[in-house]
Amino acid sequence: MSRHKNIRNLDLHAGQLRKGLAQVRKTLGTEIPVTDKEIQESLWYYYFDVSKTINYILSQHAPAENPKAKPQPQPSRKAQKGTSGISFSLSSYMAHEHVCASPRTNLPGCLPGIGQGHGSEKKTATELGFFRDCPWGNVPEHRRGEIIVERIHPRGGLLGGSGKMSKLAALAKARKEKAVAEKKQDGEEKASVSLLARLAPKAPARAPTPISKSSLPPTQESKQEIKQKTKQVIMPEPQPEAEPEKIAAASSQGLGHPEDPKTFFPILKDKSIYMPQFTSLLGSPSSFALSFFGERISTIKMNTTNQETFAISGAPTAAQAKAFSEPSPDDIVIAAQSGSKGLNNARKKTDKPVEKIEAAVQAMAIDNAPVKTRKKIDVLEEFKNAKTKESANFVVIGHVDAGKSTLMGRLLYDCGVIDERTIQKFKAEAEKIGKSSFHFAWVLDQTDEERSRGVTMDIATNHFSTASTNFTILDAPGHRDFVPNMIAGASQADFAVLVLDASTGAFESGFQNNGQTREHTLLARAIGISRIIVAVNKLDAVNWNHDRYIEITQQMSHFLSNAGFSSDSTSFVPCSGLTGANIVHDARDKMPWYNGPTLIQTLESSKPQSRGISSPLRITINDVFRGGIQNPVSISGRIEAGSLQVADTLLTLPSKESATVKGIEINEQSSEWAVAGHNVTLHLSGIDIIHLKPGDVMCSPESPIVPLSCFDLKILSLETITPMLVGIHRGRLNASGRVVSLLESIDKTTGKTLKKKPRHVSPGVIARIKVEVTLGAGIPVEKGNKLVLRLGGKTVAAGIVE
Ligand SMILES: Nc1nc2c(ncn2[C@@H]2O[C@H](COP(=O)(O)OP(=O)(O)OP(=O)(O)O)[C@@H](O)[C@H]2O)c(=O)[nH]1
Repeated sequence: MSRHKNIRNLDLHAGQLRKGLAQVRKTLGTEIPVTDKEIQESLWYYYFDVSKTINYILSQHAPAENPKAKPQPQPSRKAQKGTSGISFSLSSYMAHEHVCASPRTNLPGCLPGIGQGHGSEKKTATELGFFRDCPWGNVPEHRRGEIIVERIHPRGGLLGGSGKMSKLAALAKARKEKAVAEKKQDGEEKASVSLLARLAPKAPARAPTPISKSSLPPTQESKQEIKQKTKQVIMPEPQPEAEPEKIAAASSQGLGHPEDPKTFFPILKDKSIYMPQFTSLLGSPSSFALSFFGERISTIKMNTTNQETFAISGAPTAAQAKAFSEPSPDDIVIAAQSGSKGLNNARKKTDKPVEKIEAAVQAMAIDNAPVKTRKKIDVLEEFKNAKTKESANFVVIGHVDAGKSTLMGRLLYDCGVIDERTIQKFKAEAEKIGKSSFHFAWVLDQTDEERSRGVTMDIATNHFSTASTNFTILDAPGHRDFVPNMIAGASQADFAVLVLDASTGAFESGFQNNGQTREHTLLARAIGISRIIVAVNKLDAVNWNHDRYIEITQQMSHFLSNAGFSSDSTSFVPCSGLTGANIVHDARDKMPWYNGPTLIQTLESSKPQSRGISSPLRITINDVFRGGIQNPVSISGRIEAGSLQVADTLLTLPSKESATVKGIEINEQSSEWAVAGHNVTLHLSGIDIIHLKPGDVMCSPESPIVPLSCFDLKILSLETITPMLVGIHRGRLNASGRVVSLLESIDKTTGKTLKKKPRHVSPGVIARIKVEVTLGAGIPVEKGNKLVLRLGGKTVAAGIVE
């Protein structure tokens, strides 16, 4: 296609050429000895510009005025190829015109050098006569530019030379490269040293002397105060000058050596490391650095020779600590737990920047407050004599959406714990997101996710008091995905409040086989709860129908007695959480058929279980957090057995680390001692937060728990049990395990062996099985502890360690 186009063009050019030739001949006459071929070439070169062609021919054939205009030697055939574009077209054209193509080396502007060895000669365009016939070519010499033809290929190779670098040249090149590399490295080192030098204090090099607050000028004093109040980072403790083991350990971990600036920065990882020599350049980190690096720089220790030693600690927060990492449906729950509100309302997760900074500042706090001396209190005597109110914990259980949170929110509101303004605020906010009926539930459901989803996800704790008792509410989630959290709550409770939704169809759906009314009740019983209050809720939704109430109570009484709850320990209360009927105030106007106690009266009459106050101390950790600047390590949990007082030493399991009790809080009030049954917050010292996680146990070092990796369990099966993998749950403790063998099935009533080594255990059967912990060195459980076994998001059995 394109070839045809060219031919057509050549036809057109042939005509132009003939016409141009005639014009040139006519103008020049016969005096000028120029051939037709020369004229045609010139015409082609000037693209049929007749006047330029004539000028050129005249200049060529006139007597030589300009030496540069002399005909140039003919280039070789090779050289022609250098001007390929023009030469090829012209040759083609000549061929087409039956004209013998010959090189046109004498044409102006032809750059003979180009074709000869690729730029080995640098000639200016003027020298080459390139602009000779151009009007703008009459530029004075001094103002003319230079066109330098660059070499395309290096000298040598095909066009001459071997192409190899000489030894001398190679040596020079190597030297040059080395010098450049050294210069670059030098620059980098200087940059890192100058960075450290900028961080270094401008203080004199001599050893610091203790500064008394009064001796400081006012500005310095205030700075000192601010430092003390906000950071508490300087520990005037002497430190050993060199810590070779730590350095060696760090080097062996591939964290780089402190003396090597290039490997120093990778050290800033989640490890604790000391840099005694290198850190002579370093000073105390600025407030900005502290805020910026957050909890990485948790302590800064200064020794007497003014060599600061950084202990960089990247302890994972309690929220990061996961007790159970196996992928299973329960992982959702564990993730929720790790970011949960937990039992400590003070520790709320937030994404707000200000609170993040506050949390970072708290994380920088160090444990430098002295531990009080032990007062040697006779705790049991104190407890006996104390005229304190009874304390009772109850867990609120039931099927999803039965109205548990709403009922408890209303209870707190009617008791005066929550004021009218807060409820109105919740109401307005709930209306905004289309959940107006959830405003009472919001008293307990405090996380954004719970509120937007309208589902409780983790145990929410709240306190209220009556004339005789301090109550702790443990509001459990009803959704089946959060059953492990319900177990965690139930394991701390003295009794349970089972909430039933009386609305048509709702009670039935919770009560059917896979409903949580059934599962929660059985679990509560299996983990030792013997007292249960059944709140028949949402009666307003069935128009306070007495028959519906009777129907529900009959079905439930039967089920509860089968599950092992005695009739003395079971109470039924008709109510409505949303309207507040029969919770704190009676509702005789709505339910004239009921003349029994209100919910709060029923709660008051529920006596807490007897507690093993004189047994060895056992606390299951429910939550681990930083309790403030003075209390960088705090835990919350319930004392299951024994007692403790401030300055006691406790052993943590399974980490086997010991800690000292710096402070005790019961219901957010500080106390010198606590006993079994109390929900406590303990502020600890002498332990790193990484050694504590929810589900761990704290016990007295004199009678510690021996962690078990294999144990016998007497279970009530809820699903068919065979040798299989299971999740082991106890409070917040989650571990992966395996049913190794089925030892025997047992008769419920007589307790006698029904069958030895059964192949499987059917639902509802009591059996003795052997369980093994598959991950880790064992779990802190002992004889009498109640455990729950789960598989695939379902509770398969609950039982007691034998
Ligand atoms: N009519 C009526 N509705 C109620 C009553 N109590 C609660 N509700 C409604 O039931 C829905 C669920 O209430 P929640 O209190 O969140 O139920 P819950 O059992 O705590 O839910 P989960 O903890 O997520 O299982 C909400 O829309 C409440 O307004 C009641 O007494 N009467």
